[in-house]
Amino acid sequence: MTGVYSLVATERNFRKHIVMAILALGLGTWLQLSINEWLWVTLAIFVVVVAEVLNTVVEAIVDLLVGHHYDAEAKKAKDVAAGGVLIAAFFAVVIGCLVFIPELLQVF
Ligand SMILES: Nc1ncnc2c1ncn2[C@@H]1O[C@H](COP(=O)(O)OP(=O)(O)OP(=O)(O)O)[C@@H](O)[C@H]1O
Repeated sequence: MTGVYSLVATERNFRKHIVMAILALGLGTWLQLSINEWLWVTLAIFVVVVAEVLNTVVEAIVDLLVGHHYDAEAKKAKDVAAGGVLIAAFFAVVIGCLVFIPELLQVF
């Protein structure tokens, strides 16, 4: 639980993703998504959360190892971890569009 608190307290991007997840859950509830649609939406949320967790772990370990010294391998590790979050976020956007756009078109 301390780790989750640390993520929320220190990672601004993680907080942004949590807000997006809460909005998606609220919209999904309002649109009364099917169980299949909920599976995809919750998968997308968890993929982003896991990517954020891994990114934070990599940042912490790299900082522990090299501190504030410039290091090409440290840069690579942090950039790849951040790239993982970007890929996960892209996956979530694709799922969000595929699930929510058809549902919203039926409402409006
Ligand atoms: N020790 C280092 N050596 C070389 N480049 C580094 C080092 N530390 C960070 N960087 C580069 O600076 C960028 C930003 O690093 P930083 O540790 O501030 O993470 P961040 O991406 O700002 O994470 P967050 O905003 O989630 O805290 C990294 O993506 C990396 O390219």
